[in-house]
Amino acid sequence: MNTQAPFARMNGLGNEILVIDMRGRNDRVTPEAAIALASGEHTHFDQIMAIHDARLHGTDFRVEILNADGSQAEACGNGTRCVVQALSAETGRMSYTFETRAGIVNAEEHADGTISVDMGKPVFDWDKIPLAEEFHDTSRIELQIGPIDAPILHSPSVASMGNPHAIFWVERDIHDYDIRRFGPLLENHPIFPNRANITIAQVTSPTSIEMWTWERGAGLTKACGSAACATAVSAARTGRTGRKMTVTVPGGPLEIEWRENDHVIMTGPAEWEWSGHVDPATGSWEREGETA
Ligand SMILES: N[C@H](CCC[C@H](N)C(=O)O)C(=O)O
Repeated sequence: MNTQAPFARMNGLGNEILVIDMRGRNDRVTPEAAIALASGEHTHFDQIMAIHDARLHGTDFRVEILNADGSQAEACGNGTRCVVQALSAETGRMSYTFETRAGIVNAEEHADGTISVDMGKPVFDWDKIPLAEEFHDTSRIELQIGPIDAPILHSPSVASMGNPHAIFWVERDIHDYDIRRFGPLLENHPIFPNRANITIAQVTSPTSIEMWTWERGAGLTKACGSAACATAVSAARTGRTGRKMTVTVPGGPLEIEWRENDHVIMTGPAEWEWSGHVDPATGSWEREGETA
């Protein structure tokens, strides 16, 4: 079998994504290949979105998501937007249904080039996020960073969009906080048995939030779509905002709507950078027109 699979280097508001076409194959992208690609001088990425043939009736494709550390993720909003753009460029079709570890995900590209992803319903039950201890109110749990009597970050909201998120609310500029120091400590905190994506968020109006995220398995990224959704629903459920808002991440704005049917719709752009071929077993790659 030809070991090389086509891939495209894309991004969703700066969230660096490799979309790898694994259709027609029965192998998969290995964690080792993901780590090799992520640490490549040119191929650095935050996530891999591997497109596989559909397994479930009513879906177009199955998508496997790997973080830069080789770990599997259940959801990736920005990566899903990149997959839709890559497929619409190939087929001309604008809407798709994917099977992911988080469940069935519907997504569509609009005439203006933006792409909406139905990220499904948020989950707030402590044991489904999951958390290691029972919390009845996951909109504010007892967790803090810094001195007991003067915590720097404390009382996060926690939620799952298929993947676990903790959101720390701040009153000052989010960049006043050293997320590179706190992020890994909180990502790996024992309260999160599956680790967690860590967001620092400032509500700037009833319809706007500014945030940035230390991602599980990828570190500090320019955008985290599922975190933007988890932050939006946590802001709405605690009365900080309405249910429709603009969430601005370092890479730009995402439009989030938590609909009455409990589904969270996220809309934003995806950009194509360049493409080539990669061995999904080893991570060796060749950029179109170049040899790695
Ligand atoms: N690091 C995340 C997966 C990617 C999420 C993010 N890039 C997005 O756009 O949703 C996790 O391990 O749960």
